Amino acid sequence: MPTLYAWAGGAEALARLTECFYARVRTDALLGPVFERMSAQHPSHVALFLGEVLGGPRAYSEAHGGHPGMLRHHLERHLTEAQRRRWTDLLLDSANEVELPSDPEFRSAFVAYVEWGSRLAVINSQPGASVTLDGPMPTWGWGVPGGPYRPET
Ligand code: HEM
Repeated sequence: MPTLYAWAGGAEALARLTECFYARVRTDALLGPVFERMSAQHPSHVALFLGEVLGGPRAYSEAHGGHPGMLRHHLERHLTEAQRRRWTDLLLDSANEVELPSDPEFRSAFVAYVEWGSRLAVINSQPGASVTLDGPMPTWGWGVPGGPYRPET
């Protein structure tokens, strides 16, 4: 059974996804100001993080502080639901633009993670939020469909 990471196209596909995504973010009226001080490496770091969650190599854990490292970037950012919704919209638009697999099985698993992670980012970003930093890196799987799309033969 392939991982979601392998099915997506691996590191190269996720790097294309985040380059496309943050290009959109930079020029977006709602999100541009939120990300105006992000580093040049931000897109590649998020690609590594997504790759690890989707079952790829432990690259973010090994070099960028793992799940606690990611969580810390969101603390006290005061993110709003409107910003979160735009973030997920632009990410899914980018998934279409860079042609991540469009089968129902992959996309439903991908959207499930994006909804989960983005909602937690908003919760964790609220003033004084109590955030558990020592939790494990989440690993997402195929969920109820159980595996990638296979056309009937
Ligand atoms: C699944 C959801 C999300 C994931 C996996 C994620 C992942 C990450 C990662 C890995 C970083 C650190 C990047 C680095 O090392 O440079 C980061 C930073 C950040 N994220 Fe997220 N994020 C998510 C959702 C969101 C949402 C919904 C927002 C805003 C609407 C957001 C806003 C930010 C901001 C403002 C930073 C810091 C940018 C800076 O360095 O100036 N994140 N995120």
